[in-house]
Amino acid sequence: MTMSKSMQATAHKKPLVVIKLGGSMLKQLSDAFIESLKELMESKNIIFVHGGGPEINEMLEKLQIKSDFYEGQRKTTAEVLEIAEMVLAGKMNKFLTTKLQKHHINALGLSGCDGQLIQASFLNEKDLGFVGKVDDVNISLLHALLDLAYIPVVAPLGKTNDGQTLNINADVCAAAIAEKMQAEQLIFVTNVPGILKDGVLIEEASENFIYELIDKGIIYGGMIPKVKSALQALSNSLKEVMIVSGNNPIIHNGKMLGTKISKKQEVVV
Ligand SMILES: Nc1ncnc2c1ncn2[C@@H]1O[C@H](COP(=O)(O)OP(=O)(O)O)[C@@H](O)[C@H]1O
Ligand SMILES: CC(=O)N[C@@H](CCC(=O)OP(=O)(O)O)C(=O)O
Repeated sequence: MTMSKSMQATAHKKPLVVIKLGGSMLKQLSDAFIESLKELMESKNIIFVHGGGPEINEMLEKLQIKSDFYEGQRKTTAEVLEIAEMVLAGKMNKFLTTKLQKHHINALGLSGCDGQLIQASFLNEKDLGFVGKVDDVNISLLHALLDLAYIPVVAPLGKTNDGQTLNINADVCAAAIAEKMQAEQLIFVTNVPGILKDGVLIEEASENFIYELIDKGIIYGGMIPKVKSALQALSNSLKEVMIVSGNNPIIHNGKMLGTKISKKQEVVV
């Protein structure tokens, strides 16, 4: 795909949005959804981070390797890590870049292990094994790609100082990239319309309310890393995190539907 010099020059001037595409819906992403992303790209720079949890589960099952989760994070043995890396950096990363390219999006796939993109350390080696938290992000690399009019598509892995690869939850990875890149917005695209309580969508959720929902068990499993990393990433530049469904176009009748997470105290149920 060719890009004019003027398009390249303006790439870094657009506000940045980080979009995390969950493994829960990656395989079902509709053409309409991707076309709606293209519309968003007219006014925003976008970095994609993708998951692949269900695909990792499927591969582990085929190989009869057991794996458990703790608060939405996969307990990762050396054996599980090998499969996670294969599925995330190989299968899912190439699946998504191919799909985006089919829609003429100039996608460039890489994992957090490439170009020292994600510098990581063990989150909790004793209980979780080879699971990482993000210490730093090579933002120069991401800026360089955006300036060249590439759309980065990141698989959630990282490397320690010693060169050990770690499995990083994709929500955690996306939030860290959004924070370090001073993105304007972070969007988690998943298989539910947002945070639900008794089947009803919560349109806006503050920090206190989210912790209350976790305590009551209303937020559980894969929703936990989303909300926790969202709260951690919110800052003066990143004012809003959205959790949205991948089943509808990202902007619906001019509006983004889902749960908005902010640091504000008020709650709208
Ligand atoms: N309060 C909640 N509202 C909606 N979904 C929730 C809630 N608590 C837990 N979940 C679970 O979180 C899942 C989304 O997280 P996850 O399965 O990790 O998806 P993804 O692969 O998109 O990150 C939902 O499908 C649902 O099962
Ligand atoms: C440590 C950890 O939990 N890693 C995740 C990485 C993939 C992921 O987060 O995928 P989803 O977004 O589809 O959940 C895992 O192994 O499943």
